[in-house]
Order: sequence, then C-alpha cells, then structure tokens
Amino acid sequence: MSGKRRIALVAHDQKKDNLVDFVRRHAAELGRYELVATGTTGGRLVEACPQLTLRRLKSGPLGGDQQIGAMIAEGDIEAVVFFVDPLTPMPHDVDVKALMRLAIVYDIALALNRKSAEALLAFLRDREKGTADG
Ligand SMILES: O=C(CO)COP(=O)(O)O
Repeated sequence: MSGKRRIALVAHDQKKDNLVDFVRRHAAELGRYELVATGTTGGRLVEACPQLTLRRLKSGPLGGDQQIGAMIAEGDIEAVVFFVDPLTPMPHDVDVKALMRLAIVYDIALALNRKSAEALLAFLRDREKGTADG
C-alpha cells in the first residue's frame, strides 16, 4: 500500500453518471486517498478526472466487488462509496450483497447514494480533525 488511506468507488451502470459527478466535485479531497474502483466504473472516473490516480480492479460482475470485499476483510479499506441501482436486477447480486455484508461486518463507512456519500466525506473530514468517533 502507498500509506494513504484507501477508498473504494463503485457504481452500477445507471448510477455511473452520478458517481462521476460526485467524484469530479470532490476530486481534490478524494485525491488525498488511495482510490480503487471496479473496472468499468474506474474507466469512467479516470476519463472524467484524469488528474486522479486510481487503481482499476476487475469489473463488478467478474469479481471486482469480491476484490473489494477481500480488501475489507484484510483491513485495507477505509470507506466504500457504492452507488447502487435498486431498480435493475443484477446477475451478480450475490457479489453486491457480499460486499455490503463485509462492509457491515467490519464496520466500514459505506455510502450507497449521493447524500450518504456527502455525509461519508464529512465524516472522514471530521475524523481527520479528530472530532468524529471511529
Ligand atoms: O457491477 C458493479 C458493482 O456491482 C460495478 O462494476 P463495474 O464498475 O465494472 O461496472
């Protein structure tokens, strides 16, 4: 690891534009973290924010969600921003659930939509300042 704290970024197809918008608006702040993303999401983010250094994992349905889950289990993830699409059936739904489950098990900050992602960043900011628990 680089020594920076790590954040995972993931979005389902219908939510990728929303995540790109979120990351673009917070690029400077997110750039202070080591960023990992599932494959297609990562491609979109790198295209939109070429200044960000981001490691692309496998695409979600091909194991990317599980790679993030494994990082959580290893203690290598600080927070997960995962913009989920609740209206479309996913062939890899079990992987999505497994990732969320591990985030809960390990008490990892997990944001599933834009407002909770804003709250997550505020929490990380407070934690850096030493004014948040956890
Ligand atoms: O499917 C995903 C999360 O479940 C995201 O994967 P991609 O970023 O490769 O589209």
